[in-house]
Amino acid sequence: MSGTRRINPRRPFRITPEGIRRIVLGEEGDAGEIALSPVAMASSKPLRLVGEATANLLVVAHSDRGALDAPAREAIAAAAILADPATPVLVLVLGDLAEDLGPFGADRILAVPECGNGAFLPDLEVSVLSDVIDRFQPRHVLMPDSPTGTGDLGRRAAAALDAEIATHVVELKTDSVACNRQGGTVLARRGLPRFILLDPGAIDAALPFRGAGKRLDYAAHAVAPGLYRDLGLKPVAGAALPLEEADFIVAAGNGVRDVPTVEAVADLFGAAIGASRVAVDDGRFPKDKQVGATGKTVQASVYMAIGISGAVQHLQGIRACRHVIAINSDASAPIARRADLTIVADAQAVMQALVSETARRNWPGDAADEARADG
Ligand SMILES: Cc1cc2nc3c(=O)[nH]c(=O)nc-3n(C[C@H](O)[C@H](O)[C@H](O)COP(=O)(O)OP(=O)(O)OC[C@H]3O[C@@H](n4cnc5c(N)ncnc54)[C@H](O)[C@@H]3O)c2cc1C
Repeated sequence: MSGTRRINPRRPFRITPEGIRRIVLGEEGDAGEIALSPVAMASSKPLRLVGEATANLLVVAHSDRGALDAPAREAIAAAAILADPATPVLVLVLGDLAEDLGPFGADRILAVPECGNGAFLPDLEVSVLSDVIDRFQPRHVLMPDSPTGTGDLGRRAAAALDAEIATHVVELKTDSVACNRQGGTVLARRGLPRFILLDPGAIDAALPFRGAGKRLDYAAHAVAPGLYRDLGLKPVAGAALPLEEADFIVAAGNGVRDVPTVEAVADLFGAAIGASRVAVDDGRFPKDKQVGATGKTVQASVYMAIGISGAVQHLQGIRACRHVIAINSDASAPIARRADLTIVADAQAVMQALVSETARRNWPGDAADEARADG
């Protein structure tokens, strides 16, 4: 082991009123878990003032494994920005909720575990949403315009309630929304409708304040089965998935020449394949694989960027991705700032190591599946 002395990231520190972490010089020791938690960071932000509530703004989002994704957080931030001090931001979470939404700007939270979790329950979800709207009479309902999920629910609910709706909203002001029309050549603006469905990236989710984050009790009443039957999830080959629907994407850029090995890595993870514009323009991948401003906008849980520099136009397409893993020979490539994990190495060597190591031994997921099958 090298004797190089490194800064101990757990040294005691304090949080400034601006939410900035300042190391306390001259002190040694363990700062403890709480000091590093984002919630603790956010708790140093001022509480958005909520006087006597006279109205509500409602945000609706599906949770995934107990957490909200980036577009859902953006919708909460959008509502918090629209709200005045007498208007709490009420968040209806369809699915389990295991995180504190106060730091994202939520004042009141209703969680409905019976909904969400990948199940297709349009009747129940429209019924729950209509009931919440009936009880709380929100001035506006904000939702992420996801290809499925809340995008579908928002359109159904607006139709059921005969309410005005704006979809694919890219710009929000206190008195208007704007959407791209005619292939993005025209920005169409109108007054705020009751339902506002926001495109990913339309809003900056970072707020200078936090919400009260108070959980309210809510029990969804049963709904008679409707016309729909959920036949469950059908596994499809990752490579055949449209990029917008993929939960795991392996994407290649100009730093990758060996396309068959990219396909083998994607196959390992059951992932869809994406590409940068340079890799597409070079003819290595078809145009429908391009991710970015002039390609697809994706929202995968895991986005593996291999030999991609992370140009701003590429990053625009992956804003909503949850975890980004970069493989790049240049540690200072912009993608490293967006990535949660960067492997600084030759792309070809890492891809080959992944393929051969997985072929050599059973993948932990395979072992778990076998154990379940054995009963
Ligand atoms: C109007 C406009 C729209 C655009 N739209 C898009 C878009 O939708 N999507 C998009 O992607 N781009 C788009 N671009 C292009 C964008 O600006 C970049 O040029 C492009 O994303 C770069 O692609 P790249 O990262 O694959 O290539 P490069 O910029 O060439 O980067 C290659 C990366 O690979 C790394 N590398 C090289 N060799 C290796 C190796 N052996 N192992 C590991 N790493 C290696 C390098 O360090 C570098 O970081 C657009 C540009 C404009 C002007």
